[in-house]
Amino acid sequence: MHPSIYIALDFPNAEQTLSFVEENELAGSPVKVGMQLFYKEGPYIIEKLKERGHPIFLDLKLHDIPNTVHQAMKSLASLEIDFVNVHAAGGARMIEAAREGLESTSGKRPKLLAVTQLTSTDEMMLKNELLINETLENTIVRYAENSYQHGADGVVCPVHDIRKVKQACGSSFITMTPGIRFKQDEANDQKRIATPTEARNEKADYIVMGRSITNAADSKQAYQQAIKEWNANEK
Ligand SMILES: O=C(O)c1cc(=O)[nH]c(=O)n1[C@@H]1O[C@H](COP(=O)(O)O)[C@@H](O)[C@H]1O
Repeated sequence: MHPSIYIALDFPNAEQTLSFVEENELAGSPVKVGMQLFYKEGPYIIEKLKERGHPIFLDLKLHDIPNTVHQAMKSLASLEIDFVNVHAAGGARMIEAAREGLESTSGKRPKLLAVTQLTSTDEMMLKNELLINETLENTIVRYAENSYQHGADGVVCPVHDIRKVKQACGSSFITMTPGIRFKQDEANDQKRIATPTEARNEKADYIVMGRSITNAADSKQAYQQAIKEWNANEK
């Protein structure tokens, strides 16, 4: 296992998820639980994964009015997991409310990450659909600064933006980077992808890898490959 590599368990139910982690002997490895799995199984899947020693990033990307996010984060904090996230686009007050909700727990406080711009967003989409007339890079850095100033522990961002985010918010501000693919893999719906080696070179704190591991012919071997690439670039 590797503490910096979060495997995205984007499976339809608990049964398939738990078979996957067991068949590939992944007990104790960090995992990400997203909307697909959590909406189906709820806290049950979190308990089952915790029993197996997995650090957990619960990726529900909250984005709502501050009060709703505050109350939702109180509920999520009681799960005693490692990371949760919001969309940075929800703004300063919402991020503060998320942090306050998480702090209400008497147990371990999950770290708060803010999603800057999705790795499936490119410059064209930013301009033509989101109507943001800034570059993707400037938008991501500004969203990161706003998140940093209002209580986030870090951001979810593409590998390409890590350096600028760290320059703006400091090296201890966490960067969790999805959109990770091995060199030969398809991008699928992702627009801004990078290999584990590139993520490590750019000084990502954590990477999220889903389909390049879960859809691989040999998932165990694919996970080992990710670890190998990461360790080859030991800082
Ligand atoms: O917050 C996330 O985890 C996330 C943010 C983002 O910008 N892009 C992104 O792909 N993700 C998540 O990371 C995972 C990437 O999965 P793969 O593309 O299969 O590696 C998915 O579960 C996404 O929901």
